[in-house]
Amino acid sequence: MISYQEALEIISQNTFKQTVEKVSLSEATNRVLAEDIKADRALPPYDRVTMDGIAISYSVYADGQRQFPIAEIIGAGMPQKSFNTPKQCVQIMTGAIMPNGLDTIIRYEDLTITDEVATINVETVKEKQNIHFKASDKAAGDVVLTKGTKLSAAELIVAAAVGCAKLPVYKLPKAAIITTGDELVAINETPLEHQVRRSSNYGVESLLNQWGIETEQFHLADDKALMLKEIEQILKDFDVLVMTGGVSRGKFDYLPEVLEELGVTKHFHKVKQRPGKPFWFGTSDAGKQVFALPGNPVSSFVCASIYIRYWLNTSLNQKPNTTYVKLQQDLDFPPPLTYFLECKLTSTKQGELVAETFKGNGSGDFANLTQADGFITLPDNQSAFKAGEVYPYIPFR
Ligand SMILES: Nc1nc2c(c(=O)[nH]1)N[C@H]1C(S)=C(S)[C@@H](COP(=O)(O)OP(=O)(O)OC[C@H]3O[C@@H](n4cnc5c(N)ncnc54)[C@H](O)[C@@H]3O)O[C@H]1N2
Ligand code: MOO
Ligand SMILES: [Mg+2]
Repeated sequence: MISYQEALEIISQNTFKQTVEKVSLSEATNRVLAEDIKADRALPPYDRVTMDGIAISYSVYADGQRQFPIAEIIGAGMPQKSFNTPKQCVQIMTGAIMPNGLDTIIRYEDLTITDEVATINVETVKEKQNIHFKASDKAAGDVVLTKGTKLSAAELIVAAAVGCAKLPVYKLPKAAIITTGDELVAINETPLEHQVRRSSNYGVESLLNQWGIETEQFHLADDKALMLKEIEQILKDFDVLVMTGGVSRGKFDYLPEVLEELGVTKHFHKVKQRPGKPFWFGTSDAGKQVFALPGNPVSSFVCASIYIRYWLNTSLNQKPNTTYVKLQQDLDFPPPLTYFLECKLTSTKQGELVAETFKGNGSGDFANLTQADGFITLPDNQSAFKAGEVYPYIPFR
């Protein structure tokens, strides 16, 4: 059986191939940019007025003139004007292009206007104040967004400003989510006493959808011949398969043998962890990854939260920034397994993140997930954990 770290290492060596597609700006949030984006023009593209008020010539103000006859009113969106009457001013609005011949903006709050003459009431005017100068942020041709960046709201503002209506991003795989188990019925059915509704697959679907992966759901009975036939087709139609259940030691846990008979090479089966120990991971001969997650609902949820996200991130060269949190209470966990324990974070006024843990009733207790926001990762080489000790945290919210 391999360790959690070994499982991550193997997953990072079996990523999906990067291919590029173009998506519109409104579909680009959280996608990873596949090419550098350059500024088509300077940012800002002209000397941009930053306050509503008047534009003057500073040297005239420095010589002592405080009253400036108003020559004109200039708004944003008007072409640049030129003035060679430095003893006059123009009224000018935020966002307008700075006129030639004038160099300083005084805001309305610092002047009074009577009979088309502006009187400056302050002695604090600085030369070239209230102007956002052309190219002071970026020059034309500068790289404004770097290949490999995960696009957030901030990057989309930049992309829009430089005219990228469509952005080159890495394609995301299409996932089939496959549930297995004769006891499982659809959510709209009323289960008989010996049945339960399929549920954990909706958690897995939600996680994948949050990461931008499109999903389709399938359900298979515990019937080996049927599994062979159906999974063979699903392997052709999808880029990645995520299965729940059927990977442990039970007499109806057919998935490991079905997958191997279909030519899916096993990278590992079983990880030294709780929950999620029977996790099976492999790659088909066409290079598609198969995540066969243990059926217990918290187990499949933990494995998807950790491993599928890690696979997605490493496939797209995204280095996750690990969050470290403080354990709120003492804990004992003697088995030599990495323990992913449900917890909820609170931030203290001292700037610390503290994890309150919720043990629940094991990996079948999915109701326990609702009070948590992630998992604290307690290492396999330790059995006593003390309040105040710091461990990695993996969010699922
Ligand atoms: N002899 C052993 N038995 C078990 C071991 C073991 O090491 N030796 N491991 C246990 C652990 S740990 C887990 S986790 C489970 C994993 O079992 P499977 O992957 O084979 O999953 P199933 O047997 O099909 O189902 C387990 C459990 O989960 C429920 N389930 C499955 N899918 C769903 C779903 N989509 N929605 C809701 N609930 C689901 C299923 O009804 C079962 O109750 O094996 C232990 N056994
Ligand atoms: O991993 Mo099983 O996931 O402990 O119930
Ligand atoms: Mg089983």
